[in-house]
Amino acid sequence: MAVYTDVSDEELESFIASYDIGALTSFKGIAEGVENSNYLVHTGSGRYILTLYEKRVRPDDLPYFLALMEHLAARGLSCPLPVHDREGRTLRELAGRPAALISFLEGLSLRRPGIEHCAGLGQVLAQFHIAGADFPMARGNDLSLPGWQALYDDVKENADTVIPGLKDEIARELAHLETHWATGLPVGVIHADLFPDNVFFLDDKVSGLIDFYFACNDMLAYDVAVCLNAWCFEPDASFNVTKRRAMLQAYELERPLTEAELAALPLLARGAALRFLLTRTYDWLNTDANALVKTKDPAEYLRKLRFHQRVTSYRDYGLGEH
Ligand SMILES: Nc1ncnc2c1ncn2[C@@H]1O[C@H](COP(=O)(O)OP(=O)(O)OP(=O)(O)O)[C@@H](O)[C@H]1O
Ligand SMILES: N[C@@H](CCO)C(=O)O
Repeated sequence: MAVYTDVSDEELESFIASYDIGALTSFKGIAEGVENSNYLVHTGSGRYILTLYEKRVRPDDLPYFLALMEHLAARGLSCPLPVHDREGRTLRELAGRPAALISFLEGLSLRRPGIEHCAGLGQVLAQFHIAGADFPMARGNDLSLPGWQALYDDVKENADTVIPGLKDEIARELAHLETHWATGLPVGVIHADLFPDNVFFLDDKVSGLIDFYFACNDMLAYDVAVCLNAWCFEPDASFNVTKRRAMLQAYELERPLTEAELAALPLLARGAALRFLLTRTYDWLNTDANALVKTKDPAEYLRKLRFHQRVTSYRDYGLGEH
């Protein structure tokens, strides 16, 4: 359960009183998520999500994330809206942490998305990329190559205690990506963490996206690669070409990928796999045993990385024939 910071009844009551949303009636910690502390809050006017931003979020980045949600919602994308307090602020402080109250989104995330859900995801990912095109703020991707190197430096000493041989395997992959990483592809605002737990569905249709706290400006196709990894592998680690096809066909109905983007996908998917292998390894080694959080399995992303290492051309996973 991702609640790292406890909030007392009194603290929350006086926090909520500074908004025009009625009085606090109840609240409880939310079990899902690994990054931030989240509470479901009920007031006289309905349900809200209260987020207290934890370790991996830099406070300076919060105005970008909150303004992005407002920007996307204004362009018709279904995502939470930050609530303004009586002084017009969306970013506040609570229990010593930066905090924001955002609107509650209807829908449920899916544990085992099917083919039609991958299509829904592909469409909404492209809509996100299009809606972000005129977002005026910028934020670099601090979890791209230099960030991976820094994470590796943090974990290398103990990486082999997580998975034997992991230290050298990551070092070899980093060296490969340093030499071959893609450049010159179309860039824009990317979500960068659009896993199934961050996409809500109602009646098998996407009802909204959440968790914009890794959003940044980077290659749009890198976001596609993150989703290939997160949506198109089966629990037995096999790659599902039908899901891949459904996802990319739906994406391309909104925003066609260039030849260069398609050709770069296997490499971008390696990078995306390494990114989550590294953060999961870091969390495995650094999460306080008392924290109420379910740490995610690094080995899942090592298997995905190895899969992409074996791909010699994007045609190997059925790309270029949709
Ligand atoms: N706007 C919202 N409306 C409804 N539920 C929400 C909303 N935002 C968050 N939640 C609930 O809180 C959970 C955790 O939210 P979120 O994914 O943002 O947390 P996180 O700690 O940043 O997680 P992650 O591990 O995905 O980075 C979600 O799975 C969902 O159940
Ligand atoms: N989506 C991430 C967790 C949040 O960064 C993962 O599955 O590792």
